[in-house]
Order: sequence, then structure tokens, then C-alpha cells
Amino acid sequence: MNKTLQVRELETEFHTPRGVVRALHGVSFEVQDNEIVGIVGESGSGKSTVVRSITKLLMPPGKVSAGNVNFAGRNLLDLTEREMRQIRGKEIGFIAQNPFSALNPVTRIEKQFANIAKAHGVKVDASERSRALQLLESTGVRDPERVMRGYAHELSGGMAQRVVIAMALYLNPQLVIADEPTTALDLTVQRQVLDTLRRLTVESGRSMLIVTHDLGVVASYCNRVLVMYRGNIVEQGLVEDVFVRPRHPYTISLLNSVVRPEDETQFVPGDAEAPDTAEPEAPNPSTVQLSEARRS
Ligand SMILES: Nc1ncnc2c1ncn2[C@@H]1O[C@H](COP(=O)(O)OP(=O)(O)OP(=O)(O)O)[C@@H](O)[C@H]1O
Repeated sequence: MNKTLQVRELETEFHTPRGVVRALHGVSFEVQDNEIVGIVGESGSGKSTVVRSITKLLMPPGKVSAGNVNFAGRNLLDLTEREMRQIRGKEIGFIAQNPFSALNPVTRIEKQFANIAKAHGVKVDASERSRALQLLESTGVRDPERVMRGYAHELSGGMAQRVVIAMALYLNPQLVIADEPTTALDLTVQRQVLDTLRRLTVESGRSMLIVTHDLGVVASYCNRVLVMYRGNIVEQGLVEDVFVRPRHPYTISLLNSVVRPEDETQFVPGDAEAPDTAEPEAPNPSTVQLSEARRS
């Protein structure tokens, strides 16, 4: 299988007035063609810092201090902001948690699609417009014509996130990176949006890297999972392997904290606490049920 993205020994620091915070300690992983990789871990473990470092969307005082991010034959960390802008949108689509932060409040949605095309030298004609309409429709936007002519503030959170997804996919990027894309949405809409994302990425030959705090999302949608703890990937592998036979104490604690014995096939969102033991415990047998459910 070919690698869409290869991250090697990524180190990121935040230079704060109170000193240097080392947020990533040599993070390495790959995203293969045609797969969805999930990043999980407790709040502050470094999930967003990973995706923002890769896409060079890290805000000061954050700074990547070492590593390689290989994508389409280049190390993204060597590129200028101008070069990176050409890659973002066209080759890598990025979806942030808050759709309204990605949408321009004073520009009609159709103009925002046209601006994306123009910024990447794509001629905006009727066929491009109809492609935007089709994408909106496939993300579940009802009445795409009306949405195209409207503004972001006229949209609900769910509709706005679908518009952002359609924009992220507009120029057919090989890789989609999503940072908690559905956290702000209610559960039914979450599932619809994730189904759409899956359909429009891996089922169309693309790959996706998705940050989530929700292990249910990983179980249902991801092929592989990266488990982060305090700036390190402590465990990674196929979802069925990691969730059935977790090896690291933190993964075990994370899984135990969200699997309810009375509802063994379903994960529920929950905050995981770091383990205070260094020795792995036996995995919770109920996690095995999850894998069975996923395969069926
Ligand atoms: N602006 C900042 N200034 C200083 N330190 C920061 C800043 N942003 C992040 N960090 C540090 O980087 C670490 C990782 O943060 P990050 O936001 O990547 O975690 P996360 O796993 O995405 O958390 P969450 O699930 O809450 O979004 C934090 O624990 C914090 O120490």
C-alpha cells in the first residue's frame, strides 16, 4: 500500500513567557492510501498540535522544532507559507471543529467556493459551480441553490459544517485532515456528517486523518488508530487490534473508562484519566465485543 502521508519524529514546542512547553516529543506515523486514521487521547495530549503542525496552521507561540512531514514527495516543513497555501485546499483539505471559524461571514457561500478555485488557479465556470452544488447535495445540504446564494450566519451548525466539508473536498484533495469535525453537532447529525465524509474520502480513493475524543467514532469509521498521551503516540495499529488487545496502560485505561458493561457494543464519550500504574492490566473483555460489532 502506498503512503499518502508519512510523519517522522515530529517535535513541536510552545514558547510561552513562562518557558518552553514541549507539546510533541518525536511523533511518527503514516496514513496509507485509502484509509481513515483516527487520533485519540485525553485533552491536552497533543492531538490538535499534531494536525496543526502537519498543515502548518500552528499559531504562535507554537513552533515545529524537528521532524519530517512527507506528503506527495515533499517535506511540508520545508515549504514556504505561500507554497503551503497551494497545498492546503487543493491537495490537503482541512476541516476544523468550528465551521463558523472557517467560513467568511460577509461573503456569499458561492463566492467562497469561487475564491477557493481562483486561489488555486482553477477556472470558475458553470461546471465548477455545479460541482459545488453536487458536493453540497452529497454532504446532505437540502436546497443547495439557496445555501449557495446565502451567508454563513443563515446556517445551523450542522449545515455550516456540511458546507465546510464540501469546501474541503471541492478541489479533490488526496488527504482530508479533520480536527473534531463533528464535536459541535448533535448525535444524529454527527453520524450523517461522518457517513458523508467516509463516502467522499476513502470510498472515493482518498485518505483521512481525523482527531476525535470519541472512541465510538474510531470504532465505526477508522481503519487505524493513534493513541496519544502527553505529546507521544503511545500505541498505534489497526483499530481491531488496539481496541481488542491494548498494550499500553493508557490505552487500557482509556478503553475501560468508556465501555459500559451493560452496553458492550457501544462506546460513549467520556473523559479518560491517565493511569497511575506503569504495568498494563488485562484488557477489559467487553472491548472484544466492540471488534465483533465493527466487523459485522
Ligand atoms: N497556545 C499555547 N500555548 C502554550 N501551550 C500550548 C498552547 N497550545 C497548546 N499548548 C500545549 O500543547 C499541549 C497539547 O495541546 P493540544 O491542543 O494539541 O491538545 P489536544 O489533545 O488537541 O487537546 P483537546 O482535546 O483539548 O483539543 C497542551 O497540553 C499544552 O501544554
